[in-house]
Amino acid sequence: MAATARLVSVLQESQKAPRRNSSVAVLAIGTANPANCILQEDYADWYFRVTKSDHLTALKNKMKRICDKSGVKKRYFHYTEETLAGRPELFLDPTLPSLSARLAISAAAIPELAAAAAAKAIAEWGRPAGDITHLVVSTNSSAQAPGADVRLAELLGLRPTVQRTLLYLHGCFGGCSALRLAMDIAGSNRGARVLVAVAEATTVLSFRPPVDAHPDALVAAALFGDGAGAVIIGDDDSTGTNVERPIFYMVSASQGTLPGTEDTLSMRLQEDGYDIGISVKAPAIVRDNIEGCVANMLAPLGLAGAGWNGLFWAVHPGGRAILDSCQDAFALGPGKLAASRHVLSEYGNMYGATIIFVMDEIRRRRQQDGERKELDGRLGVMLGLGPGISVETMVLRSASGMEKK
Ligand SMILES: CCCCCCCCCCCCCCCCCC(=O)SCCNC(=O)CCNC(=O)[C@H](O)C(C)(C)COP(=O)(O)OP(=O)(O)OC[C@H]1O[C@@H](n2cnc3c(N)ncnc32)[C@H](O)[C@@H]1OP(=O)(O)O
Repeated sequence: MAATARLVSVLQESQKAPRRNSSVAVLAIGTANPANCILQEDYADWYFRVTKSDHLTALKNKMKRICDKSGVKKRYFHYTEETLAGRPELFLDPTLPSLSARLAISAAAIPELAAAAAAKAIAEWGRPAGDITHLVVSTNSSAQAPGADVRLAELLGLRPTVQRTLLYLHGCFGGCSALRLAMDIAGSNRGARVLVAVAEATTVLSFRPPVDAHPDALVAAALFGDGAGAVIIGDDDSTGTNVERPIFYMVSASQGTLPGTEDTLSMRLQEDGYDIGISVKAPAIVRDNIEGCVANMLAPLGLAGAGWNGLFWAVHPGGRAILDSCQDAFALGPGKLAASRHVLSEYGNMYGATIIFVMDEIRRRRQQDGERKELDGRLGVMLGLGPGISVETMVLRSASGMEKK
């Protein structure tokens, strides 16, 4: 069957013969960032000046080369020079213990950042916060109980019986994991309204001076930023109101792992914050393996080989080279990853929160441009990558009429 015909049939299937979760939909999206914004063109100078490392000229030049190639224009950070002042353990001297101080800062920051994004999602949703039945929070920036979920529920005025789940340390695919979990909750609890909040201020746990011995930490310092994304998810069939407007239906989700890649991407919480590992081989490993992995994951839906270019793509922008690898591996046409590249450019990699920004950007582009081709995007693949190397996919179907909103 020709690729386009095959895709038409998959799309029709997903509309007329709903699978278990096919009426579960994203009903609202909100995002937020801290106020401190640094332009990427200024970052190497800023970073080396603030960490009193200007004498490391070779390393600074390398940082400039990485920033130039990063595809990032600007990023937002919880830290400012003012908040760092007088705290040498946070940015000057990695031999000083700093974990408790870092965790105390992020414990206060994460619920506030999550609440800023969630408040926007709730406002767009149009129903009272008290109608939220389940809360799924994901972060890489905290390690305590009671956690950010409890404080977030308080800040938003959620009902005291809201059912909370907190995901820690899922790396860059934490947003996809949270969305997968929320899809399952909404699909198995009629009338459930699940608020997903993914908040990341991971730079709080990772900021430290540059050292020759750890060039991949330069890559992390050049790519990552802070932000939060929130999504409300519910079963479209069970809505008793007409205020809810589905944006994307969540058709199916799956998770896989690229074998033999345990050491390719890593994060380990230690006395001075996160120890980060980003192998220089990561982009090539993704290029060589991702298509086969995703094809296997989507085969039960009949999507594999249906023509990757007929789908819309929401790929986690782990780094510019990771996006290039995905573009090559799926032989995607120019522009297919435009939303991911835009988010990388405007915000950097915000870990798990990033995928929600990408989803929001795709929605924004559709509202502006409409569907240029019938199939350029009724069905799409959300793709998250992170330590493991773990691969999360979710098949999305854009709600008809969403573009006219
Ligand atoms: C206000 C407070 C501010 C706080 C900021 C603090 C920020 C800290 C944030 C930490 C966050 C924690 C991250 C945790 C990571 C978790 C794991 C992930 O999922 S990660 C997600 C997955 N993300 C990824 O895997 C990143 C994917 N990589 C990329 O996107 C690109 O490779 C690139 C943009 C980094 C460079 O562009 P590309 O076209 O490749 O350009 P070139 O070939 O020309 O190379 C330029 C230079 O870069 C070098 N170099 C490159 N890679 C590495 C490396 N790994 N290792 C070492 N070096 C590396 C390369 O050798 C060359 O050096 P030189 O010869 O000039 O001396």
